[in-house]
Amino acid sequence: MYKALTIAGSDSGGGAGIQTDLKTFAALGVYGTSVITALTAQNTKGVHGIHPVPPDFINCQLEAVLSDIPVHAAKTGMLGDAKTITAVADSLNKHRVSNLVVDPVMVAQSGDRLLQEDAVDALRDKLLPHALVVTPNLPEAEVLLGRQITTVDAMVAAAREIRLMGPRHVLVKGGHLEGQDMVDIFFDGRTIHHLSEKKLDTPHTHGTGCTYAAAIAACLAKNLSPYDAVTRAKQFITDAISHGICVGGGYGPTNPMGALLRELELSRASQALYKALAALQKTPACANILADGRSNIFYSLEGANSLEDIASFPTPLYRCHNTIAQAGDPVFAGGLYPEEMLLQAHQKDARIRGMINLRYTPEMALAASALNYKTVKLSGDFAKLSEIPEVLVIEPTEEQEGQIILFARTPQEAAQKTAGLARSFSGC
Ligand SMILES: Nc1ncnc2c1ncn2[C@@H]1O[C@H](COP(=O)(O)OP(=O)(O)OP(=O)(O)O)[C@@H](O)[C@H]1O
Ligand SMILES: Cc1ncc(COP(=O)(O)O)c(N)n1
Repeated sequence: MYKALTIAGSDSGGGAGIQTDLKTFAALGVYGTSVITALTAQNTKGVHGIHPVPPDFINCQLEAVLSDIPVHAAKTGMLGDAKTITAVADSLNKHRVSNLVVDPVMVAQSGDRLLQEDAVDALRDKLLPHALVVTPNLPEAEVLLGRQITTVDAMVAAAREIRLMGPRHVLVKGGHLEGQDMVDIFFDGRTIHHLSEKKLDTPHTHGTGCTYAAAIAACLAKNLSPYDAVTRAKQFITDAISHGICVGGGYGPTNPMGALLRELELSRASQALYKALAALQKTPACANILADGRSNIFYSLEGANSLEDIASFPTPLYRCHNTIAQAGDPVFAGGLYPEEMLLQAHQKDARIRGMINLRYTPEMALAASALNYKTVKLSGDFAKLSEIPEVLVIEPTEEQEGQIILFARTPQEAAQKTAGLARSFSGC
């Protein structure tokens, strides 16, 4: 297994530093080891206190890890002071850790200092020359160069100059620049690359710099080239910000696990929906009770709180050679009526996670009652129903077509009920 090391501070709020680094390594499939340089008493609003770890004990941690677990890459984050920087640089040198990402953390997003002012020289002179990639944000690049950087052109010039300080590659991050495009500049000594993504409208960006640098280190550990590592990491940080977590009263953290968990949820949803489809296909009569161009199978994630948590096939089911077919793999928030009803049903009764909507005929409504399915005829607002029935009958009006909706604990159970209804309705 690929292994990486983070040398950084602990963020008690869980959003930056060691905590996000280890989550990022795990999300990218890399085994994470850690050397803690400082404990911070921190939350989403700011840093309440810093308890530095003595350099001797930082060395002790470095020796313990590196003498036993050879790592494929390492990253540094908050180092705090010049003595720590020297201890870390000496140890990385001794153990010949070559895939090193240096995130020159100086000030937290909240404005609290994380590196003593007189430690900047040590950072520049002792650590930057060992870096394969250094990742300053704009204020850090300004401190390193002693001048303001306010444009993309100035970021390009900064990347060239910072490279003269010794790192083999420089990534100047532009998250602090005004504008709708989030542009970073990557310089490999020959070519300037622009990495650009659209700005996401979210306040939950605590720990972005740490997550980004940890993702670069994880990708280097997996043998990607520095350019491929930063481009993959840029995609990773954008995803992690898009899944940012709303915790605390300040800036919530990025979510390194967000995209991965979403993929897992979609794959579980797909399995559940395909199982339900297979159950419908076993009973050919089910094709007779579909609502033309409107029937679908729906699946709700546990604890769903928006349509983004409701999956379905991307287009309605259709009859094909006497069976039922679908045209594409499941998606979340497919925009298909009546997905909102499953969301409301699940919010009212957490056991309900599957739904199928069918054609309305008065005979079908009668057949459902005859089968002893708990059936309710909708009159008024669905949201006002005190209990979710097994079968909801929506009679046609001048404005809308009628529909019969089956609710169940799983899509497969809804499909089995559909099959029961189809058999009884067709007299089989
Ligand atoms: N709102 C956003 N939408 C999309 N990408 C963003 C957003 N904010 C920051 N980023 C991206 O996140 C990465 C890190 O950003 P930034 O330049 O803010 O680093 P940083 O200051 O070290 O981070 P932080 O101090 O918040 O941990 C960059 O690639 C930046 O473009
Ligand atoms: C332990 C630690 N390390 C790094 C940061 C920087 O992250 P941010 O700039 O998002 O506050 C932090 N706040 N705390």
